[in-house]
Amino acid sequence: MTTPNRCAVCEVPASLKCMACKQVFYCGKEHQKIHWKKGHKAECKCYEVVKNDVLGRHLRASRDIKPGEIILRESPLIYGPKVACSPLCLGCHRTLPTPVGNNYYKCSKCGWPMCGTDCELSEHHVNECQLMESRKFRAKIDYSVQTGRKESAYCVILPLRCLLLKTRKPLDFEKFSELEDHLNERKNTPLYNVLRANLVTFVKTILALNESEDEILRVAAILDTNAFEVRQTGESRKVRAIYPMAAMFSHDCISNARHTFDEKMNIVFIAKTPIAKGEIICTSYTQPLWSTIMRRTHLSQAKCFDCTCRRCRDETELNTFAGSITCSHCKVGKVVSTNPMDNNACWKCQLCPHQLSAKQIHLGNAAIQKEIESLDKSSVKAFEEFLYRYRVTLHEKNTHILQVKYALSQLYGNAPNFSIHELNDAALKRKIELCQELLETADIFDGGWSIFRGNLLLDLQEAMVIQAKREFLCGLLTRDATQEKLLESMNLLKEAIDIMKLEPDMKQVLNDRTQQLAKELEVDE
Ligand SMILES: C[S@@+](CC[C@H](N)C(=O)[O-])C[C@H]1O[C@@H](n2cnc3c(N)ncnc32)[C@H](O)[C@@H]1O
Repeated sequence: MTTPNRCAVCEVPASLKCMACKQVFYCGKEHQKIHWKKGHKAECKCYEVVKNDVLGRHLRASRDIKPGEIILRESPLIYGPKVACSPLCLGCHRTLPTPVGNNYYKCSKCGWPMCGTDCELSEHHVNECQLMESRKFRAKIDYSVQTGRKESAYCVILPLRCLLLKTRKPLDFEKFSELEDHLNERKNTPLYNVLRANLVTFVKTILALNESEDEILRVAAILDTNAFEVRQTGESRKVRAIYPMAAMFSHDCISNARHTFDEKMNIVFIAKTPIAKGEIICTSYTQPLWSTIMRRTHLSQAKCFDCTCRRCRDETELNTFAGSITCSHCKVGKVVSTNPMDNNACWKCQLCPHQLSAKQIHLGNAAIQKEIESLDKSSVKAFEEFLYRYRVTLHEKNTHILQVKYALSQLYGNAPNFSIHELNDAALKRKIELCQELLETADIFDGGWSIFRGNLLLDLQEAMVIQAKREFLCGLLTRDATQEKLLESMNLLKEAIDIMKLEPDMKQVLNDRTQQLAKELEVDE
């Protein structure tokens, strides 16, 4: 670490600042150059934390940032189980495989299920374990009852770990406490009434800690506002974690940055699009295919704010009309909200005088969403039939239609009897069309280096190679035209690799794809 206001090279008092990150000082240009070459180039931050009345603290680009550039890599301050989860080991946090015998191995001191004796001694677990043991508390849940069930008893663990930081690592606790909580907005919500009954009782009555009810609930509120869900599929780990600097990213429904996690559970933020110096660096806390009502409701309930971004303010959702339905009267116009900032505003057809109340729109949306959730998740037929049923009422870029089309783009190529090589020509063509159409939507809602685009590009690329080969074999494509299609597919793959290369679980897939395509191109030469 460099001492502030002292030259990073010779440590004399200094006033010349690195203009990009504004974090390090130099006695003069010479030492700045030396420091840059010695490693500051890699460390130099491309953001600064600033504050305004709408967003609170947020990040702003302190220099131009290129797509794909790493903005931030940060290790977790603390992590632990999600509020409700399948049984996991409190030492290594891996989901526990279904036990061979009657029940899981249990910690000899506190009774929580674990991998075995080694994990009992994990640094994540020892302190909470000692405390629970000293209060004679033993977890009494019978995990053998039902496998695959989510267990809400875990909701007390991460808040307890945060409270224990206070004495174990006071500086970390200070960093944690500086995060936004929205406690007042959360109080008296159903979730906080449950937390008052469970978490507060556990901490104050069972563990006899001195914290006040508000202090305990504030910890839960900080977690709900700031924690990231970390998925390490290869490691079978799904936890929630706090990254204090990553928590400073503000939300925008059209974001310019996204995050992933590396093997060490560091969070890594990447620029999705070019970000000019001075621009806000933002991420999305919601789903891109959701409509404005769905996104704003989620943000208001989960993060306690009303989004006013460009997409939310526009009743046409950037000309996609994602939240609109086709007018049932004139059958042509789109019915849009008269005020997208107000969920209670009425909806009007853009072409005829037809109107609907907010309640009618909300009930209609809820019924359709319920219908989607009830579809057989592995059935191409069920999803195609849904599209057919709603072909008149819902237009092609309506949120429900987009969600179903995305599901179909995944099912073609992966569902039982629909693996990519089993697809007949029509199904293959359908998969390609779906991917192309969704890529157009991704460019509007989740463009650049997004995971959404990366996955679609990979799917499209694979289907195009198979289609080109089939068309060549049955004489529909000349050798040159086939070669051209394969090269086009190679370009899609290159873009997908750029986007997905930092995703830990993707390395093998990307390697296999590249080798496979290179082979196809060789054969065809
Ligand atoms: C993870 S924190 C981000 C850091 C926070 N602004 C702070 O000062 O600590 C999430 C909170 O930031 C605020 N926020 C983020 N994006 C916002 C947006 N687009 N509009 C309004 N508030 C936003 C909300 O209060 C939200 O609950």
